[in-house]
Amino acid sequence: MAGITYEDFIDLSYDPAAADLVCTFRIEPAAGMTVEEAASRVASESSNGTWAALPTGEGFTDMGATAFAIGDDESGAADSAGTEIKVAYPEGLFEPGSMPQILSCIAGNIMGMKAVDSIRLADCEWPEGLTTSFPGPQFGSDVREEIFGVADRPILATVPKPKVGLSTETHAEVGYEAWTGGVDLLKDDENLTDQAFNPFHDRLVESLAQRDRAAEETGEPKSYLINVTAGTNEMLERVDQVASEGCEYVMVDVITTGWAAVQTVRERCEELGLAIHAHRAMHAAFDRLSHHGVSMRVLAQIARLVGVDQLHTGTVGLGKLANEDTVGINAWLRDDHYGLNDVLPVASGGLHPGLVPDLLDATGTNVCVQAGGGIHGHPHGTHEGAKALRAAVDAYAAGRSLEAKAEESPALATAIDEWGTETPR
Ligand SMILES: O=C(O)[C@@](O)(COP(=O)(O)O)[C@H](O)[C@H](O)COP(=O)(O)O
Ligand SMILES: [Mg+2]
Repeated sequence: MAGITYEDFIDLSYDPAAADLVCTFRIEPAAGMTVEEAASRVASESSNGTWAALPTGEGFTDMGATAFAIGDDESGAADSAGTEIKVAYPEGLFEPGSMPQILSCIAGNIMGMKAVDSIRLADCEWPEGLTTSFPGPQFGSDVREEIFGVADRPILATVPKPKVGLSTETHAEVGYEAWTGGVDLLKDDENLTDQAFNPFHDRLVESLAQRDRAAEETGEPKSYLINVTAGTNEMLERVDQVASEGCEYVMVDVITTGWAAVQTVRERCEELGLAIHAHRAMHAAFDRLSHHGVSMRVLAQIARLVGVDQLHTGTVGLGKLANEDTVGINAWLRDDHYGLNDVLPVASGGLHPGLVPDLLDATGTNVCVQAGGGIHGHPHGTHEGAKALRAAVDAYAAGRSLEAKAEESPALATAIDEWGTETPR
C-alpha cells in the first residue's frame, strides 16, 4: 500500500499551479537538519502530513503541499535570517472564505516544530480562487472622497490622550476641539471600549453630537472611529448601535479579536454600509522578530482579504514604534489583486506636524495620518494642535514648505518650536 512520508513534500522541480497558494518562509533548520529536510517538514506539517509514514489508499485525496524552492542561506544578513523557502499549497486544502482555517495550515503547528529553530511566514502569493472567496474592503481608500469629499490630501485622525480615563463628556469635547481645528476623524484608543469611566453608548451619542456641531461650524464632513472591540456577539450589538446613531465607521482591534470575529463584523458592516478601521494592537507579537512569526506584510494581506477599509501600517520609521516595510506593505494594499478594493494605509504612532513632509514624501497623500500626542501635547492645547497638523498637511498638498506655512500659522510655528522635525523617543 502506498504511503506518504516527509520526503513526499519536497520537489524542487515542481512548478506551482495557478490555483496554488504560494507561501514564502524564512527558516533556520535545527542542528543536524538540512534545509531540504526542514523544508519538507514545513510543507508536510502545514498541509496533511505528520512525522510517521502514513499508509494511504481508497478514500484519500492528497492535499499535500510541496516545498519547491530553496533560496540562499542569509543567516547574519541585516534584516533577515535563515533560508528562504517557498511552499505551494493545493487549493483543495483550504476552506474558501475561512481565514482561521487557512492560518491553521500556513501559520499553525509549524511555528512550534523542533525541526526548525525559527520560522517566519514572510509573504503569500494569493491565487484568484482563494482571494475572491473573500469580500475584500467595502470602500477602501474611497472613504476619503465618499465620506469626507477629500481627494488631494491625507485624512487626519486623532486619538484623545491620555489613552483612557477621560470622562465621556471630556472625550467628546476633545473631539469637538480637534474637529473644529481641522481634523477629520476622532478615534478611540485601542484599549478604550466600554469601561465605567466612559461607557460605549454614551460615548457614541455624545461624541456624535459634538461631531454634528463641528461639521456644522466648519462646513466639513467629520466622523468617528469608535472602538467596538468585544466578544463577537457584543461587537455586533455595538456595530448596530453605531449604524443606528448615524456614524460611518467602526474600529476593531483585528489581531486581538481574531480574524473570525473580523469576518463576522465585515458581513454586518456590509449590510449597514459601515467602513472598518483596523487597529493592529498585538501585531508586534507576531512580526517584531525578523526571523520568526508572521510578517506584517502577511497580516496586511489577510486584513485586505477579510475586508477592512483602513489599516495601521506604520510611519516609515519616523514615529515612536518599530515598523516593517511600510512602503512595501502600502503598495501591496494598493496594487490590484483580482479586483479587490484597496485599503487606506494609516500612519500613526509618535507623529507630529514636523514629521509630515518626510512622511508624505514616503507614503504619498492617499493615506490617513493619526496624531494623538502630536495634537493633544501641543503647548496651546488640542484645538491649536489640530490646526497645526492640518496646516502642515495643507502646506504639503499645496507644495509649500512647513517654514513658509508657519509664517501664517502660529499653531504650526508653535508645534515646530516644540518638536522640530524630530522622531520622539
Ligand atoms: O496608542 C498609541 O500609541 C497610538 O494611539 C498612537 O498615539 P500617538 O499618536 O500619541 O503616538 C496608536 O495606537 C499607535 O499608533 C498604534 O501603532 P501602529 O500605528 O504602529 O499600529
Ligand atoms: Mg493607541
